[in-house]
Amino acid sequence: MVMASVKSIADTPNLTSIPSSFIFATDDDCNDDVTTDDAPLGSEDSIPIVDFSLLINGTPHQRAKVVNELGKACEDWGFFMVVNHGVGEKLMKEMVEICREFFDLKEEEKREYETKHVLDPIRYGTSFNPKVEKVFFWRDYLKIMVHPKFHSPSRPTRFREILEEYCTRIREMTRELVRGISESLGLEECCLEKAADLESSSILFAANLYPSCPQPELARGLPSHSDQCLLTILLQNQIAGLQILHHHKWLNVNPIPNSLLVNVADQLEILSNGKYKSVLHRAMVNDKATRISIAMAVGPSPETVVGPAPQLVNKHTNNPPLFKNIKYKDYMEIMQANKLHGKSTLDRIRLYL
Ligand SMILES: O=C(O)CCC(=O)C(=O)O
Ligand SMILES: [Fe+2]
Repeated sequence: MVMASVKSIADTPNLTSIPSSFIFATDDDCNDDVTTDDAPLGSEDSIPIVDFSLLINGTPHQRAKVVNELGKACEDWGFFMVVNHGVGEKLMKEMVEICREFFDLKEEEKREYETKHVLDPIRYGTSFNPKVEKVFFWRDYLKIMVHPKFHSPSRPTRFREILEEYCTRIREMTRELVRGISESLGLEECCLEKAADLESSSILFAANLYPSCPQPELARGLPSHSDQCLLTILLQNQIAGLQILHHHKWLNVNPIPNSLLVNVADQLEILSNGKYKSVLHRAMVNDKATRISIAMAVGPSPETVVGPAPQLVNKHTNNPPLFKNIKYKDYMEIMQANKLHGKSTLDRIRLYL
């Protein structure tokens, strides 16, 4: 039986309640050390802001300052907003709108890309992995492998062109951020990029559609999780919903218009040997408007075996490697084939629990 998309459910005339299969028990999301009080700290404006233009065009002094800020952001937050990033405003808007058009296609047209295998290059579906889930998430997705080999659905007609350009711009920006992050770890500028073989980087484009939900307090867009890749670059329409876990509290993230949100993901936690932690985040839903977010999961090349950077570990001192080595393709497969839950994939390769 084909699972109904969330969009088709949300489009039902006069819908006042959600199907019971979408009712999310808050416990499903609780990490032991999280404060249950969901009230935001009111400090979302202190989410670090990184001025990308100073990283690439600033004086050496300005660049050093941004590198230092990047390091602090990765260590204390695992999360930052990037401004002056060079990805055009128009392109960002077009990317969001063309995704909306994709989700507006007829169900039969979208079903052409229905998920069969988790490593298929183009996948359309609902929730995260309904095969293993008891409760579904209020979210439809379109996931596309866009690098090292580029893929695109053939409809809507302009999708390919916009995606290709968006992908190029995001790659350029991410490469520079990774250089800065490498320096912030006291490594050579190109060290992380070499270790991850970013030239053949695996980039997964994931568009998320969270239709408005008549009972938002009972449903979840995505549960608390960390991302599989090195860095995730997130773009969204102006509808709030993302929360990050910061100092044991869930914080609402309301991005500055036209900024891009970046978060540390699992491969960077591994490479930095735990210094930079992949941040837990989740997506809430609302009963007012459809939210769209687009995550670019920039990771190592699929064949790269990732482990803590040798320069950052020393077996004989108090700095032993904290993670086992694992090929990125295998990591992706474990992540996509299981439940999305906290840091469960990373926990599989931790050496000290
Ligand atoms: O919708 C969001 O803001 C978050 C999306 C996300 O976490 C993901 O796609 O991994
Ligand atoms: Fe995520």
